[in-house]
Amino acid sequence: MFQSTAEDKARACNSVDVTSLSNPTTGGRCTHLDLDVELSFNTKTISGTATYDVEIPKEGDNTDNFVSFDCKDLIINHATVNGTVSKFDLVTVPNMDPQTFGKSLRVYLPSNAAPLSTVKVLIDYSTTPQSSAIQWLPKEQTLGKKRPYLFTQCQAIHARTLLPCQDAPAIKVTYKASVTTPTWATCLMSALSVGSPTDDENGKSVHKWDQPVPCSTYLIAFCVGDLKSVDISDRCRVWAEPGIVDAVAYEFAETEQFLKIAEDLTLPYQWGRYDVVSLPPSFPYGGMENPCLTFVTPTLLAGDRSLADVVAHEIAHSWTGNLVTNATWEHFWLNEGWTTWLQRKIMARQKQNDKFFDFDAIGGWKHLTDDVALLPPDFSRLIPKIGGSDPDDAFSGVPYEKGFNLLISLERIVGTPAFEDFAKAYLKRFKFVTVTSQEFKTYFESYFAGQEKIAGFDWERWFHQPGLPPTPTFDRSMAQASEDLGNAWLAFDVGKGSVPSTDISKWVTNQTTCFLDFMLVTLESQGKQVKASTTRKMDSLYNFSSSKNSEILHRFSLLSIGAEDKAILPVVLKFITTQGRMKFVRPCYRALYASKMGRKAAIATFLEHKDFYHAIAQKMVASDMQLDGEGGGSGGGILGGGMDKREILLIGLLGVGVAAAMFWVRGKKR
Ligand SMILES: CC/C=C\C/C=C\C[C@@H](O)/C=C/C=C/C=C\[C@@H](O)CCCC(=O)O
Ligand SMILES: [Zn+2]
Repeated sequence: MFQSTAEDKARACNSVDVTSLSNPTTGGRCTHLDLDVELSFNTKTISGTATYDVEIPKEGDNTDNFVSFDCKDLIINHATVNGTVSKFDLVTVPNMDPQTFGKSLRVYLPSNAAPLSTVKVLIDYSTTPQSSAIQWLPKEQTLGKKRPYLFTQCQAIHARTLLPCQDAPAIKVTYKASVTTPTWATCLMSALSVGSPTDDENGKSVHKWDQPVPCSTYLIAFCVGDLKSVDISDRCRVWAEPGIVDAVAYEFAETEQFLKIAEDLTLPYQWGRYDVVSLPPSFPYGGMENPCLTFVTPTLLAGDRSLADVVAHEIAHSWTGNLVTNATWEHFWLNEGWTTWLQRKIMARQKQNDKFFDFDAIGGWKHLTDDVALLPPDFSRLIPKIGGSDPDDAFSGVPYEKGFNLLISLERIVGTPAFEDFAKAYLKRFKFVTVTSQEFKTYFESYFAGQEKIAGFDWERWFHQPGLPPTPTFDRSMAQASEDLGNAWLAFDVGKGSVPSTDISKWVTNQTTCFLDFMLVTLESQGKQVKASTTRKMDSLYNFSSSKNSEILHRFSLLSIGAEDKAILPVVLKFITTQGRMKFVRPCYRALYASKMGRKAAIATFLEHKDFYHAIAQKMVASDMQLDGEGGGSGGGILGGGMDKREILLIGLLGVGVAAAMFWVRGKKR
């Protein structure tokens, strides 16, 4: 039912993946996984067996006498092939830094493994507490404070720390899983639940899962904790810790409507269920499109459904990303650019307002300009040269927004109805397999063959040129009031006007974020900041510093840090220590670090709270503040900013002071 053709499989595996040590074309290619594991909160390990169906390449191609799996921070106990114990090696591969990519686990094949046959390779293994895919949260870091919790995040190349696997998006596997947990725990996976968990007399339960649609390994996910659910439609359910599950159900009540709109724009939904789990605050992303079970950050819980577009985004991935998948991480824009396009289509239909598409795209363009200014040129290409880097280091708004802009440029050339039909045809053609940028271009050109208007499209520039693409034009009517207010405040700041009187109390979130974005972009382009007296005045009128909306609080924090407004310091320090979403914590730490008032507090706060953050966020923030040597996260590097160990120690001590100040502020607010 979910099968791809032999040519498609071969085509997918032929894309050279510089981030994987697996050997699908010369040794064997995984097609199915049976996972049988037990997880222990005591030892912070997941252990058991991963058994793969492995297809041996055809005669002549099968030049390796082993199957290679990506493997990092795992302990390998033994391996069997077709039930017989097999020799295995863990090999460091030249030019593949084991700190980033791990090692190649080579399981040797018997000499009688026939070309094109399927063998069963079993690997008995255990994760280690270093496995970066898994965040083990102590009970204190949960809302209920009674039970520990764990969640995984495998994109881009962390699945190899959760299980030995061929960790390349082009290699898709179906999977079945049997997971043993303590009986108190609810276990969720990126798959369909099979039956009810069975309990034994030793305080353990076994949970069974089935994922019949072939998935890349970055989409394998677990979430285990004290969880409760609320059904919001026949195929949608939200999960969260009991204390917030009703709020989560309210926030994402539109999920079924988003799904129906998405199906109308694409193909029927292929994954059976669409559930959403709201994770603890250290989850480093807005959302993750794990099949059947989207993971989201609790920073979406604004109380008014205004940030639910992230759920529309993750729903869109059910087609663009999960069904049609980037062949390698260099073609990540095919996942994210298409998903951003589809998300904006869904939201415009949901709001019954086409102008909303352009309004949201204006915000996206701002995101793109911000990121392009920060990135090394190679990473601002639509098809970046990832080389020997961790894909996490290349992650930015570029694949999302440059990708989106490429697609709307094409849409404007061929017209919206034709482009929307093309989108459906593209999804139908590439579902269950993977696609490269070149294959996308070829498919587009053959779909619109003979139409002269597509002839001059500069694919080369879009794909490979660093920096910003041509500036797009969007309908700005929805943004007008926000930009007018931004201009009025900028004029007030330089003494050219009185305090603006616009009433924004009825504005929707996007109007407010557009207003703040407009101020931030304008100031950035002029190399200026507003005065602290201006941000104070704004706060006295709008109460932004106590906003429950993370997108508003984030932008106002950046504006106020730029203004060296000391009153924002405790607010920002609370914001970045109570949630770990990188979209918010990284810019806030960077802005504090660049400010006069906040540099030392930023370093001290990070050093004090670094264990709160997810491993990926720890690494990124440490590198943003050049702390990725001995004082910071897991990456290598130097102690930046010319600081010596005594200075770091002093800042560490300052951390105690910062903590005391925050404690005092929190106490006052209660
Ligand atoms: C060009 C970069 C190449 C590959 C990168 C692939 C994956 C990057 C890795 O860091 C994982 C990203 C996961 C993203 C998940 C969700 C995002 O949509 C969240 C966006 C930011 C947010 O809303 O918090
Ligand atoms: Zn996405």
